[in-house]
Amino acid sequence: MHAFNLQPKTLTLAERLADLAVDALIDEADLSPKPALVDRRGSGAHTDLHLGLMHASALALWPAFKEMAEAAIEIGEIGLPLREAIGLIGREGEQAMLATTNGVNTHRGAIWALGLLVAAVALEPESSAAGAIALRAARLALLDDRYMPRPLSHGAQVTQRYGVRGAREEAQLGFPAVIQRALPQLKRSRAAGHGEQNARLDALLAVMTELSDTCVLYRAGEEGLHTMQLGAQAVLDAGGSASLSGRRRLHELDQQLIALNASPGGAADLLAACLFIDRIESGDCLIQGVI
Ligand SMILES: CC(C)(COP(=O)(O)OP(=O)(O)OC[C@H]1O[C@@H](n2cnc3c(N)ncnc32)[C@H](O[C@H]2O[C@H](COP(=O)(O)OP(=O)(O)OP(=O)(O)O)[C@@H](O)[C@H]2O)[C@@H]1O)[C@@H](O)C(=O)NCCC(=O)NCCS
Ligand SMILES: Nc1ncnc2[nH]cnc12
Repeated sequence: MHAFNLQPKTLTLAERLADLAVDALIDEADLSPKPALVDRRGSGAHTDLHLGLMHASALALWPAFKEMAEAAIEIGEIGLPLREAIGLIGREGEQAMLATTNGVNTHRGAIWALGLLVAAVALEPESSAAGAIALRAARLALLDDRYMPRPLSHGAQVTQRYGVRGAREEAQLGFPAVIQRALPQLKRSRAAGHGEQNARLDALLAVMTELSDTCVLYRAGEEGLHTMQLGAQAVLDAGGSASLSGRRRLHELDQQLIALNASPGGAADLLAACLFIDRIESGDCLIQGVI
């Protein structure tokens, strides 16, 4: 008799989706060098975050993602019952995150974006084109959860002050930053042979060129947002993160954003969403079902 059970464990669809969501969060956190964000080099513009905390937070969210997928499978259709079920699980996920991080907001936006996307895939796993997944997630996000608390969050404050879209609207529009920016750039940079890490950095930069990231706006106002958008475009125009010139621009952008205390946390969440969708779209992850 062996001390360990060496039989491969067959995972349910919900477990597999939770694995993929957590993997996407860990890959996003590990990707380096990201401008002013937590990565393998350090904490960027943050004083209360570090890589270990991002990993712990990502792992603590696994049960919430699994439960959101299970709710989608059980309820089986887009409507208020599913919207309110995943809203409740999302709020519990936020509590699990805050308990793990001692009250630090590591992944609030990611729970929202990935939660909707996990549910959207679980509803129709065979419909795995990026646009179709994003559309189902948008239809869920458009439903009004009667139990959603309406605090004057950082995002709510700056979307009102500057008249921009925040995390809620990004989801309701079907994640344009992911579908129209990040995924096409990821594929272009891969096709150009830039290497996977550079392709992911370029995808992040593509999001940053246009996103109204409410974390940046809250911390650094319009100056911060313009610096982020123009600086990200400058890196891509210089040849992207795989080129020497692009790397120099990326370093400059990192320094500028840190000096402004501007952290593109919303863009980071959307990169994780992009990596999640990319793996679903590539196909074999869901069929495997075995670790
Ligand atoms: C609908 C909600 C997303 C709430 O949105 P709202 O805008 O009202 O609330 P915020 O608390 O501001 O959180 C939004 C988070 O979304 C990310 N984000 C920002 N801009 C965008 C954008 N344009 N598109 C998409 N996503 C965006 C961002 O999250 C990341 O940044 C956080 C770290 O930032 P940091 O500045 O360090 O932290 P703070 O604590 O805010 O400030 P400091 O004190 O440190 O300065 C980190 O969380 C990243 O993930 C925004 O923070 C949704 O959350 C909601 O309603 N939830 C309720 C439960 C529910 O229904 N869930 C549904 C389950 S699917
Ligand atoms: N890598 C990161 N650094 C800071 N905030 C984040 N929010 C999500 N990912 C992040």
